[in-house]
Amino acid sequence: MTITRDAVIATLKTIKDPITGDDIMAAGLVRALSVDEGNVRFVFEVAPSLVQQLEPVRASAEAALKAIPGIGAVSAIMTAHSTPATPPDLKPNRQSEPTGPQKVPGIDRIIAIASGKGGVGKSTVSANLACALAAEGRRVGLLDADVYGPSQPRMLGVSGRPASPDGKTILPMRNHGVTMMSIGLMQNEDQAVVWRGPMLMGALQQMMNQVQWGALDVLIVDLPPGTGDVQMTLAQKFDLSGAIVVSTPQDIALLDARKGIDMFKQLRTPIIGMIENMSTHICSNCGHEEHTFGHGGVAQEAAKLDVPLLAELPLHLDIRLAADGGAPIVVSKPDSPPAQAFRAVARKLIESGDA
Ligand SMILES: Nc1ncnc2c1ncn2[C@@H]1O[C@H](COP(=O)(O)OP(=O)(O)OP(=O)(O)O)[C@@H](O)[C@H]1O
Repeated sequence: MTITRDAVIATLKTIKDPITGDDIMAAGLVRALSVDEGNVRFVFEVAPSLVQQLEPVRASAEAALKAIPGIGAVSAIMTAHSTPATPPDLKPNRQSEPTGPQKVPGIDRIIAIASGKGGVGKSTVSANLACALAAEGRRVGLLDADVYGPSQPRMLGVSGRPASPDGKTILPMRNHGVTMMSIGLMQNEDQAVVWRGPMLMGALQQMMNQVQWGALDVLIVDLPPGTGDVQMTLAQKFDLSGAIVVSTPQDIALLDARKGIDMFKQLRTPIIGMIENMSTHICSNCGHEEHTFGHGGVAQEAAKLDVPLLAELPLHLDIRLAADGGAPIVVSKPDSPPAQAFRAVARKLIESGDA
């Protein structure tokens, strides 16, 4: 049985917000709800002073969803936001604040790495592309904005909490020539995330503006899958060079990739291109090549949508082992064909002026 979004919302509506007396949906506590193949994730957004009081409510919402027969993984992340009231500005002729997408000081270009569906290799592509661009001599940053499943600390072999000597800015981490920051480094594993300060979308802005990125030629942003608030905020608030959409060749992944491309087009973010991941399977024993998920689907889709196909990357055990081991294949096996494929994408991006 497929779990519908309506069924999830109906269950969430049975949970009461003790502060307002409304249900948690009506009280606006549930944000960024995503229901994907039975897996449910959302952000439970509360004021900082109510975090402790509302944690049991978050837990009951999670428990109620987990009790739905046939439900997949359920993740309810708590974020704390504060929106201090700004006094009205009565000065006449005040220049209005710029509202369009902004540049981040010191960062020349920003590339979003997106996917319609989870698990298609977006984080693997982001990590390898960042390392490949660094290997080509670019000053590269990697922002892991996958708030639901941050994986860049593991992929880049970075751990520990980033320091904040002045309590205002955050010092990023660095490995393999890449300056990196991840929301995963700000949270304790197995604990509900509590973002002190602004809400989830604010957290993205905080990571862009309060991390001391230094001078970068390009910042790669590893987005959460899908077309949610983080993607929209990034495209609306920041001046992006463009987006790269990663997909596997399966129809279902392509369908979701198309939605992602549509969203970026609507937000006027240029699509730099598509990458087909897990294009073919290469046996690590005998080198035999087979098309596990079909092959060429992304090339066809890219042609249909009139966007460039940047690469077709194989499904190869070494790519996963390298990612799990904290040194992406571009670094750990630089001469291997997959590493060379990533280097070729990096060179293409540099030539086109996107990186
Ligand atoms: N080309 C590949 N060959 C072998 N394994 C791969 C390949 N691409 C990705 N993987 C593995 O597949 C898993 C999912 O990849 P990854 O985390 O990059 O996907 P994602 O799209 O970022 O997922 P999520 O949506 O959960 O963030 C990881 O274990 C990764 O090592």
